Amino acid sequence: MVNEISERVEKLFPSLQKQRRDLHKYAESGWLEFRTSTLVADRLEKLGYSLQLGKEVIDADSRMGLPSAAVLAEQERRALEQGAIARWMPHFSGGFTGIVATLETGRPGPVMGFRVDMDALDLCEVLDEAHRPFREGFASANNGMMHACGHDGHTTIGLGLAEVLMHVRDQLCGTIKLIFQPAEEGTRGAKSMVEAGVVDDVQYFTAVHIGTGVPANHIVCGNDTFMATTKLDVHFTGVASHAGGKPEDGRNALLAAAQATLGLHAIPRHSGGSSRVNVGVLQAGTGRNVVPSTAMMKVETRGSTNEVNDFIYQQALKVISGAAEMHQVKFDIRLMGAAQSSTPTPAWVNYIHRQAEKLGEFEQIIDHQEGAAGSEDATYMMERVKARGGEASYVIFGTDLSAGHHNELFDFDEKVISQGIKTLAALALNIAEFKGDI
Ligand SMILES: O=C(O)C[C@H](NC(=O)Cc1c[nH]c2ccccc12)C(=O)O
Repeated sequence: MVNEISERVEKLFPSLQKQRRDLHKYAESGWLEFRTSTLVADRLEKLGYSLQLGKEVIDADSRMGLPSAAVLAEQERRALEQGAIARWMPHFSGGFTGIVATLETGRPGPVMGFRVDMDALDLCEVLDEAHRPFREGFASANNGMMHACGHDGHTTIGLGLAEVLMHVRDQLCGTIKLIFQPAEEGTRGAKSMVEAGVVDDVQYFTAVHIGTGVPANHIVCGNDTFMATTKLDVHFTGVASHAGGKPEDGRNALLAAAQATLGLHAIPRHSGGSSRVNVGVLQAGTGRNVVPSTAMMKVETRGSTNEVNDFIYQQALKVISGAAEMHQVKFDIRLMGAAQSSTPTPAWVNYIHRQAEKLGEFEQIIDHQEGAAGSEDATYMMERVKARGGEASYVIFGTDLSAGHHNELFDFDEKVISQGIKTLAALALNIAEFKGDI
């Protein structure tokens, strides 16, 4: 059976590669995955899945960091020009770019959920011969949006898995749910799917990521180094005045933001674990000879536990209000995203380990890895599944990278797509072997 799957995936590889490169070229940032989601929905429907789309799987009020209505409308037009399938668009319009595809096998068995994400980063891809996506004609056509974290690979893994599982559906039992999530970057999308109840019936949950520094042909079966995080936009509003004639009439928003930036990076550590602060964007002012009356910052805090992140976040609020007070400007803080820390369940990690072993694809099968981490809002899904008595894990498929994640030269070895599909398909096919033991 595993051999049958492997052969099928190898046969599919050219079309998977084409798929990944198409998604890479038409990279779409969080909540703007209009082209991506219409293509994904169309493909899944053709394969025979029942679909839940848009508002059925996204709780409107739990969305974080949604772009403005004007940006959503403009990006919807852009997507249609780039080949989005118009008949699916009404489901996703307005920033509801999520999909859940279900396969009911008709045979008794558990509900298994697999989650992939679809969004790109707010980053400009390098357009240079030295960068393979440019050289081979699939660099991002969308300025300021780039797949620099591998989610084009994740979406392709999801679609390939859908195809392979449908092919062997007579040998599956229970229910398979494939979850295509928007807006993972900035940890904005998962919570809205959890609040819509998407994982409430899922007993065995697996989320995936490629790369993250894990070497090629290595698999991490239960990543547990997720940093809790809070994302915030801060707007400072002061008073503009003549910088030469009447500087004392001004209230300098730029200085407040600059002061806050330095203060944020000077927040003390916490003995409970490691932490991070980043001011990723700072924009201020209007003209050389005007005391700047506006400033905006995009900030994130992180902590290796929820407690550490909360501490950093509370300190950050004090720093921001202190800086505003110092320069007598007003400020407004908006929550743009959040994620918690989470750990996988050992029995599920163990099952993934054994299935990976049987595949014979990997040089090293690692249960968990130490070290620097990212954040992930799949942790909301993991925690919901665990709270309802289910099993959950987060699997990383290692791959060679041309540059680090979130870098303008990021690219990966597409072979990892096949490995991902084979492993996840094995989890579904062999579920009768899962005994809940450790
Ligand atoms: O916080 C975010 O915006 C999510 C984003 N997530 C990732 O980059 C995923 C990721 C990167 N490295 C790791 C390592 C482990 C899990 C997940 C990741 C990040 O951390 O900036």
